[in-house]
Amino acid sequence: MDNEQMESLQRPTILVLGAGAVGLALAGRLARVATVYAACRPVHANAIRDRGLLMEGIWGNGAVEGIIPVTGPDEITTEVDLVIVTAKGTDTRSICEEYARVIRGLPVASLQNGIGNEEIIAEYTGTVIGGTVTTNFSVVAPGHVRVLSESAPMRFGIWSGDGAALDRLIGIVRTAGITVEPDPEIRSGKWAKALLNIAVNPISALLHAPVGVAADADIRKTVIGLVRETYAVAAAEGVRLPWATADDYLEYLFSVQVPDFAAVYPSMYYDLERGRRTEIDLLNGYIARLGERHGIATPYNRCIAGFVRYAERHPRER
Ligand SMILES: NC(=O)C1=CN([C@@H]2O[C@H](COP(=O)(O)OP(=O)(O)OC[C@H]3O[C@@H](n4cnc5c(N)ncnc54)[C@H](OP(=O)(O)O)[C@@H]3O)[C@@H](O)[C@H]2O)C=CC1
Ligand SMILES: CC(C)(CO)C(=O)C(=O)O
Repeated sequence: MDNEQMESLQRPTILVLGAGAVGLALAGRLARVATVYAACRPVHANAIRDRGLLMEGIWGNGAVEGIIPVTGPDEITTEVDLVIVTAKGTDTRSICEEYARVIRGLPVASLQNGIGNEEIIAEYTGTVIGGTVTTNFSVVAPGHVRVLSESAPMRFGIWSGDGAALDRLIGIVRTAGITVEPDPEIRSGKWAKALLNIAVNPISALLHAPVGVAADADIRKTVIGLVRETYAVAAAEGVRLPWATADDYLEYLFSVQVPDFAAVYPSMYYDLERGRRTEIDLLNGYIARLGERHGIATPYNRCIAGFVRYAERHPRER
């Protein structure tokens, strides 16, 4: 067996499911160490086939060759070792349904924001890995992504099933040059990430302003309300967040996270700009629903979720 054959045996094959801003950038990095199928829309697939994936920003600049874009499960022609879901939470079920026969029995990780994606994925396979990424990604044009600020390592933790898959995934991601660490408390980790998205995504999207708007004197009180309500609901759900109190988290939010992302726009901003559905019902809308179940008032989250739903139904003239 020659070196090339040895290498191809050791080189894992990864399927990125729902490749847009996050998924294409991830595919661009993973292509250094793995064979990568990127399940994406035809507009991205065509651009990548023509001239590779264009990347710019803190994860590297230039064209990445070698990614295999696919627009349906029949285009996947070799065995896949690991799957990473990067579709919006609103598409988790439909994309798992579409690729069900490929992902069945494989370890599947979610790098999505919001609460509830891992539970859906668990209906399609036994080994589920929860993940968080606290980095800013956007689509510049078809097959062209930008990666800007990064505020924390990527984190993965076992949700259900085979722990060996977690070690393998972390090893591959690390070898690709991404800062990554295990998260032994991934359920709490997903809520911790959701706190940031609940606090800043809808406000930034509604006001058409970068994340720094959250620190504005007129806006700050709303952010504080959103976070305090989320803490009350998390406590009622028995979720232990990494910061003991809402005020401890708010200190971290305003001193670290908001400054780190001050100049960039969150994913929900791009959803509203492009007339897409948002993940509001996996974030603020979810907190409002749980609050109702626990008898906890959540006026800030309810109000913001209503504004975002209205904005979804009334796209801006462009
Ligand atoms: N952007 C960011 O900075 C960050 C985002 N996240 C989270 O990561 C997840 C992905 O976000 P992001 O990358 O911004 O979202 P994008 O909308 O840019 O990417 C998701 C992509 O999946 C595509 N898609 C959906 N269904 C299918 C399908 N059946 N087949 C092929 N492609 C499909 C979408 O196409 P279409 O739009 O046409 O439906 C879209 O291109 C979200 O949960 C988000 O909250 C987490 C951290 C940071
Ligand atoms: C961390 C942040 C705010 C980065 O853009 C994000 O998670 C998002 O945009 O949804």
